Amino acid sequence: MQGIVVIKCGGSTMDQLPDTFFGAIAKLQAEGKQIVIVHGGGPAINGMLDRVQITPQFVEGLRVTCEDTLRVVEMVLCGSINKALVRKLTQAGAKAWGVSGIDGQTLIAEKTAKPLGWVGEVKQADTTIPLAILNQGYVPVIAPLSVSLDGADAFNVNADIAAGAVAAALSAEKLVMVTDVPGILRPQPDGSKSLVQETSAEEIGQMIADGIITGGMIPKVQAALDSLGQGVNQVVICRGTAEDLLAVVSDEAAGTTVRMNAKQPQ
Ligand SMILES: Nc1ncnc2c1ncn2[C@@H]1O[C@H](COP(=O)(O)OP(=O)(O)O)[C@@H](O)[C@H]1O
Ligand SMILES: CC(=O)N[C@@H](CCC(=O)OP(=O)(O)O)C(=O)O
Repeated sequence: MQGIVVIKCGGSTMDQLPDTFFGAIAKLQAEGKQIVIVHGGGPAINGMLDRVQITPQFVEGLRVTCEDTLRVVEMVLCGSINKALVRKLTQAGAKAWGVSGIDGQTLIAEKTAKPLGWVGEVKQADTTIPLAILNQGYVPVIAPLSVSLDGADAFNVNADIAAGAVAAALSAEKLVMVTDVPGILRPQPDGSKSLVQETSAEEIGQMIADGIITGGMIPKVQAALDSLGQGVNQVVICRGTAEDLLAVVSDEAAGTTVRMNAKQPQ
């Protein structure tokens, strides 16, 4: 089996993902690449919460999840978003199979001690279902819901964190975090923003402290560092285009590469 590439598709960009992006995944699959998708859907959840008159609330990029919110998260992520992605991939000529972290206890979690309600902290990612789906020639498309060890409770998990846990469990060659920005951006004195091509744990800590990395980018960089610490070879945050995806898979420059340690000057 070739190396596994886990692609995290952010909700921020889900509506904008072009057909060519899904075509690129179909091409990679046809070439024998083992692709696993973990998806988010934050904006779609917000849209449905708005319809049922619940105001979304986030703390450091994580959704405060009351019981009613959890039902909406489950419905939107495991239902409409997961199936929309499977259809897009199928249309593009890929073979895709949608599941969630609840199915087969792929993501086992415990309720967080933080005041976030029904948010889970992933304790274990089981590779049985993703590998079984890959072995059948399909792309697993995983919604980031998780389940308690006894199966009784479902928990909401940020999709970046779920993708990092799945990538680590699979010892993925790459984790590609596809989002609505070209990567980590740093404000410049002239008011513009420049792309950070490479960064390290230390620099990330500083950028969070300086308020350069905020909101939804915080769980992304945390998940990136956690997965690198657990054996994922490379993590890149990039845009949801065929060009960026194919560049990352071919080891060409695209987006922001996250490293544990800063590269020593040669
Ligand atoms: N330094 C930064 N560089 C780029 N984006 C950042 C940064 N800090 C915060 N962000 C925000 O993070 C967002 C991506 O996170 P999020 O909205 O959760 O996306 P996704 O749904 O793809 O996970 C960007 O759209 C941007 O608003
Ligand atoms: C606990 C938590 O924050 N869960 C996220 C799950 C979806 C997600 O992460 O979607 P994005 O990739 O679009 O951000 C949420 O409820 O929005």
